[in-house]
Amino acid sequence: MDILNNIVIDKRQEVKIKKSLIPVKQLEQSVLFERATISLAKNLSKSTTGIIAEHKRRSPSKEVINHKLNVYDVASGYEKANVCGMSVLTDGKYFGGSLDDLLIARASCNIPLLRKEFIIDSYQIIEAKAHGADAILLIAAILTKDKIKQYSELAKSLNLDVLLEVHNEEELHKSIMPSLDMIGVNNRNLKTFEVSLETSKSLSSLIPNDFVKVSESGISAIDAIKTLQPFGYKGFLIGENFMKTDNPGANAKQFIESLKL
Ligand SMILES: O=C(O)c1ccccc1NCC(=O)[C@H](O)[C@H](O)COP(=O)(O)O
Repeated sequence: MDILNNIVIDKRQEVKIKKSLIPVKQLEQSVLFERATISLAKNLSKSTTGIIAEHKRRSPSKEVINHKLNVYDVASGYEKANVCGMSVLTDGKYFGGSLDDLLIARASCNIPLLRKEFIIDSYQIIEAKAHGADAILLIAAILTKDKIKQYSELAKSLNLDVLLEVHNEEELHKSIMPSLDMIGVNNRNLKTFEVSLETSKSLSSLIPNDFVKVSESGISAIDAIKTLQPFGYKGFLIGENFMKTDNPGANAKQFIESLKL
């Protein structure tokens, strides 16, 4: 059984427990539920650099990335670096993240926040809004077309942007619908963890121009971005390359400045 299957099995259990402890009505009463969101898709469209910087302590493909940092410093550093948005991993078991990380990031910066999560239930979308997210991730590999439609429409009704992630042509074809804002191509095969920028290159022409194109994972060099920009990519999601350093914000700043040259 591959890692995605295991993550989804655990996630179903986790969501079931959370729903029994914190009802949707309680989430809807959060102060943040009424907050006006900031569009990540719009920020990316008008940017010449398009960096979405991630907070990532560890992952199934890399056991230890960085456990020493606090979210406040990372988020405020990313904001100072002028990133277009920040991705916050909220999964605990596989990535060492939490919804508290999202809350702290929200309190630390005023840039769009993407809740990076394995969404398999509408409850998690309400949760994202209640904890200060501006955008959610939907992963085509773990959702049916009907679920993608249902969850993206719910997100849009809450003024959250939707980033739909694909890894191959089949996932892309089943997912294209008007309720998405951004289509992300994950360069990492989530079954084998192999990373190849060729995935972004080969799928780019199949993504309609109505969506902001985002390339995700395995990006660590300016050259990679310069190579992907002519394929229409406006967003670049970078995790490990920034998070493996002592100061991800300073690293992101230097990266963005070099990209502008
Ligand atoms: O990163 C993993 O190992 C991973 C494994 C299984 C599912 C998802 C996974 N990562 C989530 C992501 O999409 C990445 O954190 C994100 O694209 C940034 O990637 P990177 O720049 O390579 O850290």
